[in-house]
Amino acid sequence: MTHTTEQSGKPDSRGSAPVDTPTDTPAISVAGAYKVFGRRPREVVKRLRNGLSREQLRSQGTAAVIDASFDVQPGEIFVVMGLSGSGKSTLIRMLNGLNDTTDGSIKVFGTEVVGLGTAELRDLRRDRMSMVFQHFALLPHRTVIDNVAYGLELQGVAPADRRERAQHWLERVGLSGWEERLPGELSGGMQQRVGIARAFAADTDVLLMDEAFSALDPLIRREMQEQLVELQQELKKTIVFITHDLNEAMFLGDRIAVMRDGRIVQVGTPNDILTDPANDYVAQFVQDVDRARVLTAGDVMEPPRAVVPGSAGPRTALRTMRDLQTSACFVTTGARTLLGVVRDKDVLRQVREGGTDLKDVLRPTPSVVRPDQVISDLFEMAVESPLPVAVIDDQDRLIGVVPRVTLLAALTDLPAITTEIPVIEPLPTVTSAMITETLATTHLESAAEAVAAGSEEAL
Ligand SMILES: Nc1ncnc2c1ncn2[C@@H]1O[C@H](COP(=O)(O)OP(=O)(O)OP(=O)(O)O)[C@@H](O)[C@H]1O
Repeated sequence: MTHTTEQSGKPDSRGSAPVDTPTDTPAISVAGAYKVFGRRPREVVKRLRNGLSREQLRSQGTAAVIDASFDVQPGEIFVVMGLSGSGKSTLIRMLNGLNDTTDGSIKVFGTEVVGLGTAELRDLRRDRMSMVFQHFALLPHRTVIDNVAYGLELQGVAPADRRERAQHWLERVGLSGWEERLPGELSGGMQQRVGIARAFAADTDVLLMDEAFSALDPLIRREMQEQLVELQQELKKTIVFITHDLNEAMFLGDRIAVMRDGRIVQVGTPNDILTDPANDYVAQFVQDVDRARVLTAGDVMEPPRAVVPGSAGPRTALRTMRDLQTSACFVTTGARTLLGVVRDKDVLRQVREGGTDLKDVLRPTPSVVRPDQVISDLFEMAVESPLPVAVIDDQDRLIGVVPRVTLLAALTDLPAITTEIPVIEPLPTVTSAMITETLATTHLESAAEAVAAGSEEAL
């Protein structure tokens, strides 16, 4: 498991374009970056490198960002998370030059940002990186639509065109009809939508969002998070999002960097951070996370055990259920495509009546999900169905099951997720003695079944 700056290779749970194509130039590449506020910042960096701590150097300056290294891939939502004062804002402002970098390198699509002059930085912010601020940073005397069009105006877009584009974005964020109002006439949530519309209208490759939703009340905040994910999927922007809210980080982030006292202590997917924290600090940090909204069926699924191929016949199905002590099993094609389930009672009856085609007693699979479904969506299904939830891939192949016990274990503390959990199958509704007797007293339906049945029954 990675605690590093590398991509983890986890499939993007929201189904957007894969972000881990290592051959691509990263959208942002940060290497050994430091930011020290104070009179002799370079001296402080030198001493930090020599092993002195941030605290020991406090009188000489504040080391806000210490030796940060990470890459952000194009199309990725990269979240920087940490407590107040951990250096998040300083770091994001270094990316677009609002804070200069004391030492190290910051590249945006391969171009070094450290050392750029004021005019070049202005161009970078205008053309490549928009920023959404916590407190909106709208121009109070300009109308809403002029605020949204502001970035385009700076880019030299013609008035009619920028108005049209601004209008489009106001519609997207649900603010049609508010174009001619002043920001002060809008609620906080609406002002933040204006800020987001402005950032998207500027159509830059990268969006920097510094606690962009923190001033919003919880319901609107949730709505904005969902809208951001939706927009990102559609537009494939690269987004660096700062938050101190764990659930927000877990919901939004393809990957998350956790900062503590100026240092990045772990970079990983939400699942990495949750299930394999790099140290006690991260573990404590994530203990309150709503796991059900982070972990997916693919994260917690077990190999399916009660499975028979449809061609195998009822006797094999019955024997499988008897041996696994379960009342039902999944039926698949030879290529593992899920066909449905069979129940012990039905198959027992079929065998007694001399039936040979398992498909005659096939029932639809009660609960089927894709691996990227978050487990909060699985609880209702798990309660309604005695069978484990079936997990199928995009070719409808059965790739795993999520039994109820696994779901519950996934919600509890960290070790439960990574240790072996017994798969509890739905309890049989007929006894194994009945099955054994039925198998012994009925005829084998085919030579293939006879071989499969083994010597005990074949003789
Ligand atoms: N302009 C500045 N001059 C001096 N010190 C600063 C400056 N800006 C930030 N700092 C210090 O740098 C450290 C990191 O601050 P920063 O604002 O980056 O943290 P943060 O994680 O974004 O916190 P918050 O969530 O409270 O904004 C803090 O100790 C802060 O006091």
